[in-house]
Amino acid sequence: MIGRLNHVAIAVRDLDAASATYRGALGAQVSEPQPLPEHGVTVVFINLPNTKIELLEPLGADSPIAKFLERNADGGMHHICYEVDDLIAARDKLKAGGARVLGDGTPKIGAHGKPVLFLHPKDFNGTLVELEQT
Ligand SMILES: CC[C@@H](C(=O)O)C(=O)SCCNC(=O)CCNC(=O)[C@H](O)C(C)(C)COP(=O)(O)OP(=O)(O)OC[C@H]1O[C@@H](n2cnc3c(N)ncnc32)[C@H](O)[C@@H]1OP(=O)(O)O
Ligand SMILES: [Co+2]
Repeated sequence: MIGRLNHVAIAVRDLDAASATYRGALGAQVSEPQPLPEHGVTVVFINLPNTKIELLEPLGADSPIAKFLERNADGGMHHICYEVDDLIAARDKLKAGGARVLGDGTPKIGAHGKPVLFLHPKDFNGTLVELEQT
């Protein structure tokens, strides 16, 4: 069911500092920051030859990454995003198998303008999974 790895997301406290590290030490091309209030984060993307890195900074009082950063003061790997051809079919199959789809199960539009859903980390080996419609 899952297809390509779309991105690996890293939660950070300071997006400018993290962007500078990727740009400077790692020689990466880093996009401009993109605030996404509906997701409670500001993101930058780093395009690699085979996938993307998504750096996430909390935005607003109810950011879903706030608690994660309280627990991980230096930041850390927050989620992994796989592409699926049919997000609704994938959601329904996962729910039928007992996996927890986060929120009310209605896809939101993600950073790439495509529908996304999240799956509970406790159901996937301690890793928060994002699914993005191709
Ligand atoms: C930019 C837009 C979009 C894109 O297009 O790419 C994005 O990526 S948006 C990214 C941010 N959005 C989200 O993360 C939405 C989904 N997340 C959530 O609904 C919540 O963050 C969560 C996963 C349900 C966690 O909720 P929270 O309240 O922060 O934590 P809990 O205390 O309830 O945690 C329960 C349990 O799970 C462990 N946990 C939490 N987050 C993670 C994580 N990222 N990776 C692995 N494990 C995680 C947490 O440690 C708790 O474990 P125990 O302590 O053992 O109970
Ligand atoms: Co993401």
